[in-house]
Amino acid sequence: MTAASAPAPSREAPSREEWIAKARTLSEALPYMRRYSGKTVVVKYGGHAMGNQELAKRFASDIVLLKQVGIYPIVVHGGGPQIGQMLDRLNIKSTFVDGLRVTDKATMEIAEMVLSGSINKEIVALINDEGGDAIGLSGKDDDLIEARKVTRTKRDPDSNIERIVDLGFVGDPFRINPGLLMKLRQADIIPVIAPVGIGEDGETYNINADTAAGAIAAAVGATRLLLLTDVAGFLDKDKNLVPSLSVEAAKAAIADGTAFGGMIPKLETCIEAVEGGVEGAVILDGRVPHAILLEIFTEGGAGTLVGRK
Ligand SMILES: Nc1ncnc2c1ncn2[C@@H]1O[C@H](COP(=O)(O)OP(=O)(O)O)[C@@H](O)[C@H]1O
Ligand SMILES: CC(=O)N[C@@H](CCC(=O)OP(=O)(O)O)C(=O)O
Repeated sequence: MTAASAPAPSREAPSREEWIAKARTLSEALPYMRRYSGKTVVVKYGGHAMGNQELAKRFASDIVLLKQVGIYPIVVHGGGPQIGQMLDRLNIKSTFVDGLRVTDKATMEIAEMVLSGSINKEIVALINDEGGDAIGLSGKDDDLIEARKVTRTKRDPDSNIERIVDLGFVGDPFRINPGLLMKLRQADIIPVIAPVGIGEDGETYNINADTAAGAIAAAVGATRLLLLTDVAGFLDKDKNLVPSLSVEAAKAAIADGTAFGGMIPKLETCIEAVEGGVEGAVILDGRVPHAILLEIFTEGGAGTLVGRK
């Protein structure tokens, strides 16, 4: 671990108004610190949210801050755009069905290399640089994420016949074995997990990172699931941010097409997490500096909260 040194105190005094605003923010955070102390928060860090170095550093320092105030963070990361860039370089075409990448053998190899390799280690290094103790894992380590092949059906608009779409090595988590995560928690280590699963047949499966994060959040009894992305949250038909959404409204948004593409697995994940016992699942704007702190430690939050009601 590289311990982050505390910034040298600035001798330039802020104005009285700035002091008051800072003090108010800190005192407002206190009840939230108490409320979340000892609780687990699963944070999904999306590939789109990773683009900017400054934001990535802030993300890592927010994760370390959560840990320092007694919250247990678990990071699950994506890397869709980064997998896409590597596939482009290798001239391998990629298609998506309902936000899921159709994954043949070659695509699986690249996806695993990018997710469990470069991206995973980059995030671990960022957190360690900010003074945390992070360790990188793939869902295959200690059989953390056991997965089964996903199939989807699609109605052909011409014939109106429903057809099975084979997505290849796309998996859905069917069992999470959280034993290792519990040991890491006791050792004060922050897990950073790549969304790759292991099948009963020993095959490797590519899992949508939102789906993996939701399954882990439910399995460890997380209080909050935060999905960091590159939009303000869930937007309605008029492109207005929806601050909170019931499970029923989230289901309706998928059914009527208000949610499409990558938003479908996000909402499905929020629904499953909440139905699986997670108190609240939030789709958060990762482009906002310190979005995680705003969500956890302030009244309003910073995205769309999917809750039971
Ligand atoms: N109703 C909606 N509100 C907001 N975004 C939506 C909606 N429906 C579809 N989307 C799309 O979902 C995308 C977020 O999913 P995705 O690209 O998979 O993000 P990430 O890589 O962060 O997981 C948005 O960029 C947007 O294009
Ligand atoms: C099956 C499937 O679609 N897997 C995703 C895994 C990465 C991911 O989900 O990354 P983001 O969160 O950045 O989109 C993929 O191959 O892109």
